[in-house]
Amino acid sequence: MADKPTKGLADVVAASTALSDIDGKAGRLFYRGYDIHDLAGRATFEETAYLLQRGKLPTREELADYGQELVRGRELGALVSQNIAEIAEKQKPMEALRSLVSLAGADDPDKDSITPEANLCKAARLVAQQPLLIARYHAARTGGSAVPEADDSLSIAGNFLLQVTGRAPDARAAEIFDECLVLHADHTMNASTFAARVCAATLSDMHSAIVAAIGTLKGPLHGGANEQVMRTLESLDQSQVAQSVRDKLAAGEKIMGFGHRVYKTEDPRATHLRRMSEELSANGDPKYYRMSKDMEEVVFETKGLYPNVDFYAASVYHYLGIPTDLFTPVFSVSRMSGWTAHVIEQHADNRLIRPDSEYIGERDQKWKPIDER
Ligand SMILES: CC(=O)SCCNC(=O)CCNC(=O)[C@H](O)C(C)(C)COP(=O)(O)OP(=O)(O)OC[C@H]1O[C@@H](n2cnc3c(N)ncnc32)[C@H](O)[C@@H]1OP(=O)(O)O
Ligand SMILES: O=C([O-])CC(=O)C(=O)O
Repeated sequence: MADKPTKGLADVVAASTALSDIDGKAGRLFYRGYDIHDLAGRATFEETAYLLQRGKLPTREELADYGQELVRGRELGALVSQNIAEIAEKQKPMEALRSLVSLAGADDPDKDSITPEANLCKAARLVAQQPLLIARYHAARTGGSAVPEADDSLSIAGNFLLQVTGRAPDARAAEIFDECLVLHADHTMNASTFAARVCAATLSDMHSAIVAAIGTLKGPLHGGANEQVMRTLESLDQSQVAQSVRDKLAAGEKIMGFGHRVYKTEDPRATHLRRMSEELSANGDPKYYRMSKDMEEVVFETKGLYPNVDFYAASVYHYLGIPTDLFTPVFSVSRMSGWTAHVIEQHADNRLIRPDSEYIGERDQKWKPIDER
């Protein structure tokens, strides 16, 4: 007889990883041993992706080579390019990304291989292509205007802002967005990463694992929360925030962007995102930062819950001019670096992930022919 399951696998250790580590009581997060507070505002997203996928911080030369690999790798294949317009017409952003990454798998030159070398190449291509997939999707659904050519003097973050908003970002906006990407890159055995590892552990390929991860990130209890935070902010009357949130909590509603399975104190990423939201709000539009602060205060006072990474990310992305329904896709741009690194790690020391279940159904049922039921 199997043991009782732990609902939601809370506190169950499901894998060993050298990628990231969390101290939930102290509110600390590390990527390969580096404190997120040291990386935020210092490491670029490209350096962070290299650190996760290739095991160490790159030298200048290694980073330049990796940058070239990303530039070459962002080219979209024929199958993706031919289907983007129809997908944009029929699917919402995260559904579209699920489809497009699946098609990118068919376009990938290493599609039939899961060797370590092929995985490293695919990991770089997936990181390079994700922002462009979103920009092309967005352009197609908003009338098909051409996506501006990438500017090779800009980072992935800068090019994303350029290609989605159609305007060259100012340097500080690109820096802030780059820091957002660093903050979201990896997070131990979160639901989407776990989904990717389960898929990879069957010795399936990297694109299949990433499709599983994208489908999992989409839900509002996970990455989908950042979009819901913005929808909540937009739905509230600024002068009534505290009362409205109290009413929602009293009615048993969850407030998106609060609470976390692992952190029992402030999420260290929220500290940085709050600061960025405040900085951007000083450009003449303080409303959503102030409302966020009011929400934070009342949720803590009423439920003792802290904001998670999705909460202040919402107002930051809004201030950066990113359309609200692209907030979760933005999360996927960053988390792609962590997902791909986890697939590499899983394949390097693999065993099929196949837990047990507790049977709670009927037993000893007697078969009845269909006409006697
Ligand atoms: C990138 C990320 O994935 S970060 C998380 C993004 N998700 C969200 O922001 C959605 C809102 N938050 C939540 O739903 C949860 O806090 C989760 C999913 C993040 C964590 O879930 P769990 O660890 O399973 O906690 P669970 O949902 O069981 O909550 C524990 C208790 O706190 C309450 N609670 C947790 N989060 C919230 C919230 N955001 N608003 C109100 N109450 C909450 C629950 O209602 C529950 O109360 P109860 O014991 O009285 O029933
Ligand atoms: O870790 C989790 O459960 C959710 C997550 O991905 C994150 O917070 O970044």
